Amino acid sequence: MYLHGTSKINDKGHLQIGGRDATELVQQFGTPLYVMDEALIRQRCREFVDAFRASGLKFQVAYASKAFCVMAMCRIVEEEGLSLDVVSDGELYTALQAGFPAERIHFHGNNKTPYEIAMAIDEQIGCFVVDNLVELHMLNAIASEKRQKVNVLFRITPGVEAHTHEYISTGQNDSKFGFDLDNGSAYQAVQEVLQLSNIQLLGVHSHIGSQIFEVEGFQLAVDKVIGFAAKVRDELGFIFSVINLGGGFGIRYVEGDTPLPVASYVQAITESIKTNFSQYDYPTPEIWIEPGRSIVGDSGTTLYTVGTYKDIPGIRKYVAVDGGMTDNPRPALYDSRYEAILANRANEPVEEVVSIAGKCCESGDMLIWDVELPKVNTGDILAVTCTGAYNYSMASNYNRIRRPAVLFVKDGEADIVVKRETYDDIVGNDLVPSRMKQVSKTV
Ligand SMILES: Cc1ncc(COP(=O)(O)O)c(C=O)c1O
Ligand SMILES: N[C@@H](CCCC[NH3+])C(=O)O
Repeated sequence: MYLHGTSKINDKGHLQIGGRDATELVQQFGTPLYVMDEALIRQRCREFVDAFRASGLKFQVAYASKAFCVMAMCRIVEEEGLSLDVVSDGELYTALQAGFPAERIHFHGNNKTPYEIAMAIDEQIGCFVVDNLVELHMLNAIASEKRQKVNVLFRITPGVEAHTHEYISTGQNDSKFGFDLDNGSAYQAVQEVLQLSNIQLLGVHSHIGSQIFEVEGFQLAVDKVIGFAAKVRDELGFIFSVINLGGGFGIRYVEGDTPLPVASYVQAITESIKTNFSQYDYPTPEIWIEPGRSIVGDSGTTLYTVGTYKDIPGIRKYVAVDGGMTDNPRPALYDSRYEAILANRANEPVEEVVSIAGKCCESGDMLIWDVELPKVNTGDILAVTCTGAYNYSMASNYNRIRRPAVLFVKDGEADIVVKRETYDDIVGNDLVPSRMKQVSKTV
């Protein structure tokens, strides 16, 4: 079993994360429980920053907060000197509440509302990543009402297909995101923005997809971007000072996943930028990237308690846990694969192959198909690894299941950073119309 970061098996044969025995965490905090290895998150942040420093280029590493956005995470990102990419007023609000400096925030999204735009301008965020012409003109109008000039990047779709699941692949021409490069919309957008007095264009942004294991897609995107940059310089006389190459760097979820070290992705990108821009005699721009999954993904472990067990002889053994697609929708959405161990008997030999079912009323609520484990019993603690990205942030209350707590562990300390939801959280926004009988009942 591959263990990430500070995770290891301790003398009692229990999984330990951040110096804390997982079975003791469960006794104290209950299950399901998201446990985040803070040291590993910080290590990943530093790997990106160090790799860029080594390149000698000017850079910003903006953590894509959609992967996991809570106030404590924003604090870490701030402390590690990264910028932050937000994609909604909720993420922006979380960052601001955490004291994240507004000038290091970049606002993304293909349908920003006028309210979100106004809020972000009032807070003086660093940059908008503009997705389309409707947004561009709305942004200019709101900025001019407020007598502000705002920095923007244009999100372009470079026509590069990343080798990943089609739902998380975004760089191809047929995408809901961004200005198409090949059909001329990106060029038209630059022509238009140069006429707008309340917008300062910094450069362009390209994000080709997520969970990518190769560097070729990023290099191809750089090829496309430099071609575009040169055309804009030669025909419109405008120089891009920033190129943002998005996120998408893959991580190891299961055996057979072959991500590159962070430094290799960064080196491929920075080398490609240096070579391409010097070939065109173009001033080397500042490079921004937006990793999400690769910062937090492998630091997360979800702990569950095993409940029921169903053996269909000759077909399958189902082991059900007290969570499922509500805390981790990725297997249901993308056929994502995960690994698991028994946290309370982590050193015992494999005895059976079982499939891990969630507790939702949904046949598709399966967390893992066919995982090898010791003989599983009711009450065992199952640990699913690599759940730090797009798990808590995509969790739901389907079946009115309360969302789990999130715990940060580091050097033997364990701190709740998101409380487990209560029944009051579940019904807190419900209202019963006055024409119906009003009852107040405490369970
Ligand atoms: C624009 C943009 N930037 C960054 C990311 C982060 O991607 P990842 O978590 O794969 O690094 C995404 C999500 O795929 C995105 O859409
Ligand atoms: N939510 C996706 C990736 C994010 C896509 C955002 N552009 C996943 O879990 O893999």
